[in-house]
Amino acid sequence: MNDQSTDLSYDYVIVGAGIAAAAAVKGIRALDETGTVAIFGAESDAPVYRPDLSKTLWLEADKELGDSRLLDDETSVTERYGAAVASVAPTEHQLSLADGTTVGFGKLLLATGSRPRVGGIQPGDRVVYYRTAADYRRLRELAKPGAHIAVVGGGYIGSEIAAALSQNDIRVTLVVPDELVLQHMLPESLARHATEALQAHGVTIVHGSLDSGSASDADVTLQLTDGTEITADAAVVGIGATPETALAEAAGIGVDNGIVVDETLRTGAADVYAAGDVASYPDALLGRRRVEHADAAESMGEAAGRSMAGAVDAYTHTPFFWSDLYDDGYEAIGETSTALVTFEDWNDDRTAVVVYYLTDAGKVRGALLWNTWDSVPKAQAVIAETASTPVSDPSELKGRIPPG
Ligand SMILES: NC(=O)c1ccc[n+]([C@@H]2O[C@H](COP(=O)([O-])OP(=O)(O)OC[C@H]3O[C@@H](n4cnc5c(N)ncnc54)[C@H](O)[C@@H]3O)[C@@H](O)[C@H]2O)c1
Repeated sequence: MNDQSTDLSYDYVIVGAGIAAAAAVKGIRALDETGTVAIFGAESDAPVYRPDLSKTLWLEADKELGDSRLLDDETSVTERYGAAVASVAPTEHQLSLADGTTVGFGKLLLATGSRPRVGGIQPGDRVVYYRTAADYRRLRELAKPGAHIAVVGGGYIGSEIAAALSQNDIRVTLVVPDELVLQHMLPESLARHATEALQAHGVTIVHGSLDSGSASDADVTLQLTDGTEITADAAVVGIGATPETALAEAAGIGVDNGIVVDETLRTGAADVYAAGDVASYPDALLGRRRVEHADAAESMGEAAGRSMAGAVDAYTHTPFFWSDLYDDGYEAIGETSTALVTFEDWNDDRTAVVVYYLTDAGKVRGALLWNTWDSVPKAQAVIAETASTPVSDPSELKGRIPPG
């Protein structure tokens, strides 16, 4: 604990107010019921379950933003939102807020997440780089029935928001740089299916890359690199994210595509931990990585909280995420990139498929379960098994995870 004179002091301080932060509270409280805990978040909202912002909040009429809050009042935590941390001094065990307040800590968690990559057009009243609860509220105001909204990016945000808006009486134009949506994540047959599902729900797909754009009080105009111009009432942009590492870098904490942590989620600085989108951690099967999905934030946040409260367990959770697109849903385990070899194992009536992602050496690094439920542990097992006993031909994987 710091012995300097600070304005405030807590046993545990969490910087950032996302899913990892809320989960860390759970991890701390599992082992330490009485230690003082404070969260400082730059956003003005308490942690919310972000997947709801692009999915259920648009699809379930009776669901409200408040239902997505993650911390309940029982956790005895000091919560300060709209309170950005300006600097961290690890050796002194203290940090400073943007308003000059100094805060001492015993253990510190950097759960600063990632921020949307900005490109081509500046965020503004009608241009939403979609990530936070505030972005959800903003888009709700813009998404009046009959409005025309341009969505830029064919990744997770682009596909999910285009689907959500198209189910809320919004005319959607989706700008996708590739031939298909989710082209780098799904094998061609599924990426084509996802693209056609969006089109079948009225989404107009325009192939191109955002180059520049401008917004007025009334509308937004986007210019694509091939000269195409799109005018809409508003734009939502999802062109990737960047880890929020500036605080750690300025504090001299090791950063290499994320804040570098060991298997117990400790950084190189004593008593400082990192978790969630911002953390680069060693995965025993897949190698060092950074994962930008809610499940990783949740599981890593909780593990970091436990570590901070004295546990010495290694973090061994295989990465996982899920998404929905109209009547279809998928779960992904491990590494799911079409840069790997893919092998599709369809069920007989072609309603469900398991896609394996493997190396040339026959090791499965990931599996995608498309309309295939309750099989996540089996997929984790195949990844672990083939790490030591590779398959000599991908077809040997047929039936390893029974679809349907
Ligand atoms: N289901 C989920 O787990 C889920 C859902 C939503 C968001 N997220 C996370 O949120 C973060 C942000 O999502 P995202 O969709 O922005 O990132 P992403 O990386 O999933 O997709 C970015 C997309 O933008 C495209 N793109 C890049 N530059 C472009 C340009 N100039 N013009 C048009 N398209 C361009 C890319 O080709 C890619 O298709 C990611 O970390 C993602 O993993 C996850």
